[in-house]
Amino acid sequence: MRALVDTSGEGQIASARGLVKTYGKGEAAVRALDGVDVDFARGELTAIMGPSGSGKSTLMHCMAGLDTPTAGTVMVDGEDVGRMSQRRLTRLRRTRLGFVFQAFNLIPTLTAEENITLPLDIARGTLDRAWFDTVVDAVGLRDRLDHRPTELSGGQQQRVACARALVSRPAVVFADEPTGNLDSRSSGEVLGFLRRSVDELGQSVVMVTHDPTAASYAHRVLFLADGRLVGELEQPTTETVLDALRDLGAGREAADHDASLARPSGHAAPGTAGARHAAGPVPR
Ligand SMILES: Nc1ncnc2c1ncn2[C@@H]1O[C@H](COP(=O)(O)OP(=O)(O)OP(=O)(O)O)[C@@H](O)[C@H]1O
Repeated sequence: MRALVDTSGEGQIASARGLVKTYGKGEAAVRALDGVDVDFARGELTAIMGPSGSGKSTLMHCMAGLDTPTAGTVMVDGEDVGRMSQRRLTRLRRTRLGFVFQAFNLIPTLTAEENITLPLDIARGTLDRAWFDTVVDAVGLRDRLDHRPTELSGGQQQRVACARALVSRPAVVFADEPTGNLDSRSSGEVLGFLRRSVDELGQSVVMVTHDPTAASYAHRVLFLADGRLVGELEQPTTETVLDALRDLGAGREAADHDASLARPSGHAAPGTAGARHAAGPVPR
């Protein structure tokens, strides 16, 4: 099994070492990330999967400077995110990162074109017209540029959001459940574009998803459980992702079963460490 961490220090666009994120204090504290070491490869689409509450969004938010880690380091495009002032962090997010969220977050009064160029307008950046045209053609929105969001389908709106994320030619695009609000056809269009943005336009994308079919568009899938990385899959298919998730579930159930045998009856199993058993069996 390939190591989850690229110790050569080359080839990654973003990485974390010893990443810990604890929410709350005392008895109410939740350790959302429990010591994550991870590299996201340059020029790849990486999917992050795992059960609800496993820390996927927290990992993405810490990587993107949207949340502050409790401990550990985060590097993005050669910069130490943890050492940045808020001002530099805001600039990094505006100029070097792209974001796609489940809710399309388009401005209703602006046209598709104005929505796409908005981040550059805010950052007072210069629009690279040739790159804009490349991105617009890649998302297939050429004949929709004058339309406002209400005149576009959900899939078209999310493709506008993808183009907006890419218009500044960011170092990395972070996509959090980008197809969570879409039907399967629109999902396929958005995912196809995200993959093409990597294969044909040389971008790097990190995507959180619950959907094994969405994950199958990735070059690599990372699996989180209980705030830890527990496995990965290269060149995933829907079937191998489902198998890996089943292994994670099986590991969890087996551990819960073992734990419940060891406990006096009537005590609920915590349902935690079991998923770590999946680190070995996750097929690659
Ligand atoms: N702002 C917060 N305050 C307190 N706890 C939080 C906060 N954000 C996340 N958590 C907790 O941290 C853990 C990880 O949450 P996170 O949202 O990262 O999981 P996830 O894998 O993205 O879940 P889902 O698939 O349901 O979106 C959960 O137990 C969650 O309840």
